[in-house]
Amino acid sequence: MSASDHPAAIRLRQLSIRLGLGSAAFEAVQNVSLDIEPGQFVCLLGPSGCGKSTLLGALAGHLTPASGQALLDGERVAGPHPERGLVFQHHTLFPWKTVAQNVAFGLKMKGVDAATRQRQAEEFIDLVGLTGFARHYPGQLSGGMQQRVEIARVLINHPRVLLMDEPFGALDALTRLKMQELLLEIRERIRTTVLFVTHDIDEALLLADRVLIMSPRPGRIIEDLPVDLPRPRFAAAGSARFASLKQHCLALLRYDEPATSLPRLTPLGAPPAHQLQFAI
Ligand SMILES: Nc1ncnc2c1ncn2[C@@H]1O[C@H](COP(=O)(O)OP(=O)(O)OP(=O)(O)O)[C@@H](O)[C@H]1O
Repeated sequence: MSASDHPAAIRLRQLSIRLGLGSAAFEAVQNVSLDIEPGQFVCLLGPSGCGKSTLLGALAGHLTPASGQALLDGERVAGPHPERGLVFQHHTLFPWKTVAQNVAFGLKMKGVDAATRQRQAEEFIDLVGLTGFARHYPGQLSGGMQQRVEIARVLINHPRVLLMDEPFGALDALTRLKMQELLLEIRERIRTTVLFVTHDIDEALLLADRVLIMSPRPGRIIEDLPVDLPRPRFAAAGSARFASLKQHCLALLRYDEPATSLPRLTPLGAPPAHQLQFAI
C-alpha cells in the first residue's frame, strides 16, 4: 500500500504572510525559504503564536502569501487540493456517518464505485489499527481512535504531501505516544512527504528526519536541524544524543535576541538533567 506513488517536493521561496485587516494587519510569517525533499518527514517547531499554522495554511492553499511563493514540485500552490492531505488537532469527521463512510468519503466524491470504496476503506481502517470498527460512529470512539479515522480518511486520497497541525495535541500523554508510534509505522508503509507542526520538542525529535525551528512572531526559520538519531526513535529517546538535541532546541526556543548569535549545537553528550526541565 502506498499513500502516494509520487511524494512531492516542497519549496518555499521568500514567503511572507500578512494577517489581519487595515491598521490591525501584521506580518505573521517573514521571508521563509526552504526545500523539503520528496518523502522527507519534517517537523516545524516553534513557540505558540509564531506562525506555524499560518505557514501550513499557505501550503494548504488556504492563505495567499503577501510576497514570495509556496511550490509543490515547482508548481505554485493556488488553492486547496486533495493531493495535500490535512490533519488538524481536532477531527473533522461527519458525526452522522460511520467510520467506513467517513474514510471512504473522498473516494465517493471522486465517483469511485461502492465495492471499491468499501474494500479500500477497510484497508485503510486496518492500516490505522481500527479493524472491527468500520460500522461505528465517531461519537462511539475515543479521541485517539477519532484521530486514527481522520488519518485514514486523509491517506485514502493518496496525498503527495501530508500537512499535520498538532494532530495529537488534544490527546493524553499515553495516547499521544501510541499515535506517534502509529504514524511512524504507517510511514514505513507509505510514501508521502510530511510537514508536521508541533510545539513539543520530544515529539519533533521522535518523529522527524529534520526539525525546522521558528522564531517568535513574525515567524522566521532560525534553525534547520537534521535529526541524526537512529530509528526506531523510541529506543533512542533516553540517549545522550537525544538529550543534547533537546537542549539545543530548547535554547533556540527560549532565545529572543537577533539571529546573529544563536546558540550552536552542543557537542555529543548529555547535558545536566536540571537543564532539561523547562517546558515551552
Ligand atoms: N485570521 C487571523 N487574523 C488575525 N490574526 C491571526 C489570525 N490567525 C492567526 N492569527 C495570529 O497570527 C499569529 C500566528 O498564528 P498561528 O496560528 O500561525 O501560530 P502558531 O505558531 O500555529 O500558534 P500555536 O502553536 O499556538 O497554534 C498569532 O499571533 C495569532 O494570534
